[in-house]
Amino acid sequence: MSDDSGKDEFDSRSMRFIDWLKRSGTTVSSKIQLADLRQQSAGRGVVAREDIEEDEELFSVPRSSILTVETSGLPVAIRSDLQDPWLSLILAMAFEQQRGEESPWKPYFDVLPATFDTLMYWSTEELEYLRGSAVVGKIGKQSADKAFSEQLVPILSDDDLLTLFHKMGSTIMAYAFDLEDASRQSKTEGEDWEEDSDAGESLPKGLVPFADILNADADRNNAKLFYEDDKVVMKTITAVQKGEELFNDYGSLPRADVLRRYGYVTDNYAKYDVVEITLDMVKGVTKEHLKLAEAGLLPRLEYLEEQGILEDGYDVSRASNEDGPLTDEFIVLLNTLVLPSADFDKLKKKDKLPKPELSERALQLLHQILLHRRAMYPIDDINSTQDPSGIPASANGTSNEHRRNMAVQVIKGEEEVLRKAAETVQKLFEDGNKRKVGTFEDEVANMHLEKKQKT
Ligand SMILES: C[S@@+](CC[C@H](N)C(=O)[O-])C[C@H]1O[C@@H](n2cnc3c(N)ncnc32)[C@H](O)[C@@H]1O
Repeated sequence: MSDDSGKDEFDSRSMRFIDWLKRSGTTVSSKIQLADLRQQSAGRGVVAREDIEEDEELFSVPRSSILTVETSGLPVAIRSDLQDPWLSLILAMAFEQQRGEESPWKPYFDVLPATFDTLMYWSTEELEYLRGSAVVGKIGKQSADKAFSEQLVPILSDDDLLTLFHKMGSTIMAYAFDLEDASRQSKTEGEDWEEDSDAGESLPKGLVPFADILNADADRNNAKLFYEDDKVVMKTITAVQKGEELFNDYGSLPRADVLRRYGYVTDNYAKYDVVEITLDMVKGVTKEHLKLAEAGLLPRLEYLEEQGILEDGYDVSRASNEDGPLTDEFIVLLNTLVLPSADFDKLKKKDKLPKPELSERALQLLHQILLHRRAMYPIDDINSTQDPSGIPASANGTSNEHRRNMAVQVIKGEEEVLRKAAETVQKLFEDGNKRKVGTFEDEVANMHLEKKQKT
């Protein structure tokens, strides 16, 4: 996301925005100020001018200044046709943006980004840099295009609006808040509330001016938004020293999702990196490994479905994760798939599941799954500390170097997650004095070589 305006224009937009905020009833502590952080590639941010204590109010925004479907000027007849909170807010924003000077939010729109580095805006060539990562399947450009064309364009009857809808949709992704009411927030407090949670999906969304100027840092979160009846209040959750930046919490997101939603990547989200293994891949590798036909797997899959173990995909996370690299559900799935038939029948009769500790057979299957998953990344020299994408920079001059570097960080992170998981498997074999499995790196290299020879 970027704002390439000159320093004077950038500062004058910031000043007009602050004036507008204050005129509209926002109160701002004298201990903070808006800062130009473009040198750190972080756009605008908020910085402490003085030391601030924990639990101090930084600013409060009246609910009337929050841009929502209801506060916007979007005619009631139009908005009542749309149930989806995303689509409704996109339409409300597009409507206000089109009003130009007439919109009460004009000074706010002027500090919102004009361009994006979120994955929605990457060319097909740039997305190649992320080949192997499950994030490519989560961008949702086609489904967004379909929803915009079918549901929004007919309302405003103008095809050119598609670009504007994408811009608004991407702004929501990186800037909007799920708007809780005061009683709801106190109820969910301490329940590990995440913006992306299922409950959050159904909450109304809104743009909260100023609260969305705060950047995020996985290790230095020091501020949080609190919802009151008639206003929202940003407060410190730790003491902050003069000169330090104020950071909101964007959630425990893997770097692939930080890139998808926010268009940037930093190392301190590396701890949340994951690699998704689809159920389809588990089925495919199991059939190959156990020399089974689909019908042979079916009874077990049906049983696991009944037991609530079956998911579309399973995340492998960093081995350093408190819970280890694999979820209990994934371990139970693997243990069940490799059980000898008689043992599976016995277990099923007792309505039980295997323990979430990998059996030797499950370890062997897992090793194969990790190899297959690793082979999905286009990495020739997996020991290289350089660029793992295998794709030359600016292959045809249309790719963006900055985007490529971000993709490289994501792919290297995911490759590391897989390697660490494979090392854990190896260690479990050794601890149990079991037969050693091959070295992961060598096997992946062989797999790539075989693939190359075939093509
Ligand atoms: C909610 S906005 C924060 C305000 C934003 N900096 C601006 O100038 O409008 C989220 C966007 O800020 C940027 N951002 C947030 N945290 C960042 C960080 N730690 N480093 C770099 N950019 C960051 C990303 O572009 C992200 O999409």
